[in-house]
Amino acid sequence: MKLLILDRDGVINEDSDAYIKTLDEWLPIPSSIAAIARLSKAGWTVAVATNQSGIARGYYDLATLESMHTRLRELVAEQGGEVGLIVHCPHGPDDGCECRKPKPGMLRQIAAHYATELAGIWFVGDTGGDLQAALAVDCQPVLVKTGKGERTLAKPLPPGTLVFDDLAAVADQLLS
Ligand SMILES: O=P(O)(O)OC[C@@H](O)[C@H]1O[C@@H](OP(=O)(O)O)[C@@H](O)[C@@H](O)[C@@H]1O
Ligand SMILES: [Mg+2]
Ligand SMILES: [Zn+2]
Repeated sequence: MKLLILDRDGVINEDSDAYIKTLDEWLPIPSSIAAIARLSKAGWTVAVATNQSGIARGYYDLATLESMHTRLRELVAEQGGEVGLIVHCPHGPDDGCECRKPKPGMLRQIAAHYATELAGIWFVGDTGGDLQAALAVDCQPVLVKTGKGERTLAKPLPPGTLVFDDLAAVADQLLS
């Protein structure tokens, strides 16, 4: 199956060092919304794997997080596309969970949901943790320069990482 897995903050929507704590702070990157719609209309399944330690930190609750994902689904649907499974890690860095990136638990959860293998599947993120999670399960690490991507690019990248300006450029490549 044509499966693409995305990080959320910094790839689909703007990120903030102060976390994305409210629906109003969730600012979609317009070209990313369009890219998801283009891909899904072309037969791609677009899933999302996102760390949301803000929940563990008490910055926002699950209902607020879900309101952001409802908005994401609405915006993509307005362009005729759809978003697949969205999985999040609600835990904090010290919780020792298996789902917080750079651990690959969320990627494995997505693969199990779609009964597919992960090898070679593109995982698009903006941080080193995203790239490490991809490598842990033989996904193709893909870095975009949006969000924290420029900061990530300033440090050595894992060998084989693909780099694109943004998710729109990733979609252009996959749809070419
Ligand atoms: O990029 P994704 O995985 O979708 O989500 C990242 C967010 O959960 C937040 O992750 C935090 O990292 P810590 O969780 O505090 O290490 C910080 O980087 C925040 O700036 C960022 O908004
Ligand atoms: Mg991110
Ligand atoms: Zn977790």
